[in-house]
Amino acid sequence: MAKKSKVLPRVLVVDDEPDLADLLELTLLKMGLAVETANGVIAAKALIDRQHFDLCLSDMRMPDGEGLDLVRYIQSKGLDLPIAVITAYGNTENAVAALKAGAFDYLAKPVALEQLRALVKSALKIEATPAVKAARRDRPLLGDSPALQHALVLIEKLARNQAPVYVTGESGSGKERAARTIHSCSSRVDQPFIAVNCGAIPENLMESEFFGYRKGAFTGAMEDRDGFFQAAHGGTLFLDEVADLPLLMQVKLLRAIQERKVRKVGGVQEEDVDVRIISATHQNLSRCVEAGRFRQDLYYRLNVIELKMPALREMGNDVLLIAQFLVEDIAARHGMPVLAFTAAAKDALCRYDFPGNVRELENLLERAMALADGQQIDIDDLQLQHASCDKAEAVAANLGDTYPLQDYLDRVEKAAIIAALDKTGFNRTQAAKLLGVTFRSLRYRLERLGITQDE
Ligand SMILES: Nc1ncnc2c1ncn2[C@@H]1O[C@H](COP(=O)(O)OP(=O)(O)OP(=O)(O)O)[C@@H](O)[C@H]1O
Repeated sequence: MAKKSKVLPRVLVVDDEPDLADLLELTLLKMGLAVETANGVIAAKALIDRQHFDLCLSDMRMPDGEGLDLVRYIQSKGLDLPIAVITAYGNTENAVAALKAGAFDYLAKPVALEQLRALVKSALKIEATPAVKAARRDRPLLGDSPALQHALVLIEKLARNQAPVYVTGESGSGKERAARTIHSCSSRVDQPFIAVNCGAIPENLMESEFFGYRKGAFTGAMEDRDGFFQAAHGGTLFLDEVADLPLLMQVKLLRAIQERKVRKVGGVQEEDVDVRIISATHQNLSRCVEAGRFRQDLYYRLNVIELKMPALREMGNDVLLIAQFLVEDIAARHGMPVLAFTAAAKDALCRYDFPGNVRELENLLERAMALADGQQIDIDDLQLQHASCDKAEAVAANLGDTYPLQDYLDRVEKAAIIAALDKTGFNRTQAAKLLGVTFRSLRYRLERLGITQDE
């Protein structure tokens, strides 16, 4: 097998769905990569036998076999070829099986292009330049709507004090961006901003991740290590998805915040830490307190001042302003021309309800820029129809935690009803038909869930 190519990195895309294969190919080509496609496992194996590739992206289920076969084939041949698989939405079992078999990573459908790029960059070790990274990190919060301006006024005030801030808002509505803005406008700007996704840390590692550990504290602790608190000393610690912290960790966190001291795992001495805490969650934290899943004393500590980030659908024409900014940003990043929107595309953007907020808008525009073949982005390029067909998936992806079950089910029900009302122009008779429930039942549900025409 040939050595790694010194020319363009070569990617093999294996997919029997022409639309997805085209989208992947276009995206990769625009990243400056060489792309070959195969429409199934047999064709892919034949190509791998003949040519050198630097990365393989394979769909999981194809008529002539499974992506998993390909993962095993590559492993059995001992090839230096990272492979990532694309799984159906929610099919984590498949993803885990692929990872266990030696896959490098996986993507869930619908494929988010930003995630795809990140995966490809990391597989091929293509790094964004520090300047590009900094520019992305320091992006401003855009919007002229009263809802966003209200949030910006509060952010400015919060930047002048040290109070703990609790940021609420739907997924993708800019909670982390708001926390970064508070930090970068504050006196702590020259100190670190450390963002922690509390839901992503395994429970048994939490204490050492937050507070650090001493050499020898446990097997594998080869040297002293700082935790998030020490890393954020002098700066800001952003606790994202704080509702996901287990109760035991909540006690320890409360103590660290109150005492402004932490002790490393396996250590004796306490260390002073000076951090500003900003926390966020898209869950209803006071409900978590009621349900006994979140400590009330910690809730009061964190929720000194609440900053609510508006959903994109509450921001009126800001969607167009942000879309324009994003199109320019995407064009600059990929060396593409800036495309304008047709009137129909603008209209559709203003009418769409964006359950995934600005993050969804970003993904949608990445896709639209890859698909548009003229000088303009048209309504078809936005694939909003497709987006709303996949609404259940998109909504499910943004519904947050599955417990408490009743809250989760209410959110699912609400999202399905709003989608049906949207489709039928708030005609409740037609919406009830679409949902397969009686008119009376729909009316009852509208009342129970507090759905009004404004929504
Ligand atoms: N008003 C805005 N103007 C420009 N970009 C925005 C705005 N709001 C959000 N974004 C962008 O949308 C993306 C998602 O934002 P962010 O990660 O801050 O959301 P989040 O609410 O923290 O999401 P999650 O709940 O999933 O953690 C980021 O790239 C952010 O820069």
